[in-house]
Amino acid sequence: MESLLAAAPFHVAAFSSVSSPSAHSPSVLRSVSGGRRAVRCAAAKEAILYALEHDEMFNSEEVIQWESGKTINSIAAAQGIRIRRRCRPRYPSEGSGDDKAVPRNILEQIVWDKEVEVSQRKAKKPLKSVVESSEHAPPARDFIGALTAAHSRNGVPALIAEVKKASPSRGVLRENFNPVEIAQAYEKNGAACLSILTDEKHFQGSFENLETVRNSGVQCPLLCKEFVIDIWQIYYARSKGADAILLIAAVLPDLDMKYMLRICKNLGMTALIEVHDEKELDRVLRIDGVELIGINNRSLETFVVDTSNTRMLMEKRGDIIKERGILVVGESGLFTPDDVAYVHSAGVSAVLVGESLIKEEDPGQAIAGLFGKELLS
Ligand SMILES: O=P(O)(O)OC[C@@H](O)[C@@H](O)c1c[nH]c2ccccc12
Repeated sequence: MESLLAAAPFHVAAFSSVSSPSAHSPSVLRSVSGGRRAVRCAAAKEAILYALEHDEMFNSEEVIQWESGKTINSIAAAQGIRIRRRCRPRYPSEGSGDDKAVPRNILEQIVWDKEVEVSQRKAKKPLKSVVESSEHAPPARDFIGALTAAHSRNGVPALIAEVKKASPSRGVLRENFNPVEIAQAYEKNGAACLSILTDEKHFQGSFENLETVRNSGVQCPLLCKEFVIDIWQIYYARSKGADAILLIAAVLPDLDMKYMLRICKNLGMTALIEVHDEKELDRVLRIDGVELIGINNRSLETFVVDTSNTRMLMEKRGDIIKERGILVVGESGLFTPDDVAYVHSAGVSAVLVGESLIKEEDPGQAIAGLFGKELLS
């Protein structure tokens, strides 16, 4: 075992590239990178052997799972996470998985589809090669800096304008969809940052859209709007030019969140951590190094949209958020200047808007309509 671990330069390099391990790092990560500590259980050994053979790197919850013998779903459920992983068999001892399971809601369906998609993408482009590609990408731009500057320049929340063709709740939002034209129109009309949907199956987005917008000369920092379940996706987003990435608290257990946050920092990227309810917000507020939180007014489980969600959560936790210097983004369901003023008065510094802009004939001009005034770039 020791010699196998010692013969794994990629894993050692990949782990050490996530800066030095902190007290939070799972012990197997330390075992792998240090090659000294004994791996505690047979399943962990088997998983490591498998990973070495298949040139893979671990996600932190997986490591805990192997060490403790608990499933990722029971770890997540103990943290109040309702979304289950399908947990397809990855390693020989994991059995056959439950192929008859039915997703409980749309977010769970998306996550299950994402597990399949990511494993197929990884098979084509292993983590090692995506990490290398990310090292060749131009440096990440300052997402939070762009939001703060736009907020103080305009006196209204900074705009993250979303390049979104379709959604599971609304269907196709725009037939005539040219991501570069839309991105340029948003930028010209004062958007501080852009959000590019990359999920293909449910949002008709793509990583190609992200890449072409990045290469089109658009200067605004770009958020990769993805359902992240695996660190592979973060490196891939960076390799395609993303400056920030969405991490959804309803999907990611605490340890994954912490580990992914560190990977983002290491890559110079901003993590927008999305919450929908008080329990998720409290979990996220217990994590060190969180700088940007999005409060989604739409439940990704039921699609119900309620802008008072932002106000309610800010009333409850606004003080600690302010104290910590965390910036808040009000997300979803914003259609009028009154909606924007409502979430602004609740304490948000930025808003994330898709539908109300993208459905308009001229999405650029729609920005002045949404804010009740032209925004300065
Ligand atoms: O189109 P709207 O209602 O303006 O919403 C934009 C954005 O907030 C929404 O697309 C969104 C928020 N969080 C997400 C997570 C995944 C996919 C999409 C989303």
